Amino acid sequence: MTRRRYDESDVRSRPNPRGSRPRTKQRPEHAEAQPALITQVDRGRYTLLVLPETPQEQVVVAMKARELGRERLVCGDRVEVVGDTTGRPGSLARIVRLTERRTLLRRTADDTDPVERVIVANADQLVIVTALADPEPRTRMIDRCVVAAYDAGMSALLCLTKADLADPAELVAMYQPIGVEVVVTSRTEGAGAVLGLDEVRSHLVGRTSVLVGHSGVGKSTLVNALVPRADRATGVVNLVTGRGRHTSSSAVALRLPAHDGWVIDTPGVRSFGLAHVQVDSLLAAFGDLAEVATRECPRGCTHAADAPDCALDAWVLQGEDPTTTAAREARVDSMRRLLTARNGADTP
Ligand SMILES: Nc1nc2c(ncn2[C@@H]2O[C@H](COP(=O)(O)OP(=O)(O)OP(=O)(O)O)[C@@H](O)[C@H]2O)c(=O)[nH]1
Repeated sequence: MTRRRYDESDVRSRPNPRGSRPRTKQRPEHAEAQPALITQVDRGRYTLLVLPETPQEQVVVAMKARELGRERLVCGDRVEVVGDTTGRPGSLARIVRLTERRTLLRRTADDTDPVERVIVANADQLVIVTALADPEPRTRMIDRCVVAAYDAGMSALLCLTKADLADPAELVAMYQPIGVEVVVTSRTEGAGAVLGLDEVRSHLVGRTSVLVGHSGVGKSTLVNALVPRADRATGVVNLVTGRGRHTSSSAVALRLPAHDGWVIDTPGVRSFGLAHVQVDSLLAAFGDLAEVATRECPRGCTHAADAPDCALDAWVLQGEDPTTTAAREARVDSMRRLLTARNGADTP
């Protein structure tokens, strides 16, 4: 028996020892990519509305293309998508590009943990849903939501529910001076309808609104009334803890019935860690105060109540008449309250 000769073909060669494909820094162009809106994210699967607001609009499930790397995509993101965009059962498209975000609602896990989490992109306003009773309102929590909204470049709307159980006057007076608009809703015994809904709707027209609120405040009740097909599960408040059951799941964008805006329900978001918020971005939400502070405050001024030579104190005293002075004082006090909320923990 002759021995087979050992030759080159026996040597398994791998031209690129680090991988099976040559690497390139060039990204594919994807000229055929279609615009889409992310309406829900669930464990790496994205529900999209491809070509939104056009006759070809289509609900499609997609995954993120590798080339997007570790970039987190969230509800409200505008993206571009390729592949199977038929939306047929089992089809999977590929998100290849993220469009620049207009606003970005973020939070840190808590105030000492600097890891930022993006919650929702491109929303216009944060609707802070708070019950006037059952569970009791927590102003610290509201303040923190306002800070998160202002930092995101969004406006804030305070929606006070359960006005059939308690008077909203005190909270209304507290939030109006800081530019937070307030709407009040209630429900009468036996009647299924939510009173005050038309006013809530008038604030949502043509905008994308993110709804946040603690469990049991009536957020699902509100969402179901606004978007009748949404079918967000409503829980029952536990009489012992005052908390509701966590009946809803992940953040989802829901279109208002007349196609005149979106609401994004965020069941998992019940508080905001604010370690990422810079004093300046909070101050910027108070145009009049920011102007004074930029012009006259000493460098590195914290603008807090105990800050030496903070120009905001002098500005209050310079009010032309008692009414102006009182209004200025209320603005500065409120801004400082938010600064404190940014620094402190969320306490009941
Ligand atoms: N009295 C009164 N009860 C309300 C009102 N709105 C909602 N509720 C009740 O409050 C409870 C909680 O409402 P939900 O809509 O489930 O609250 P949620 O904020 O969505 O809570 P989760 O589902 O746990 O996130 C339910 O029993 C509702 O019927 C209101 O205006 N007045």
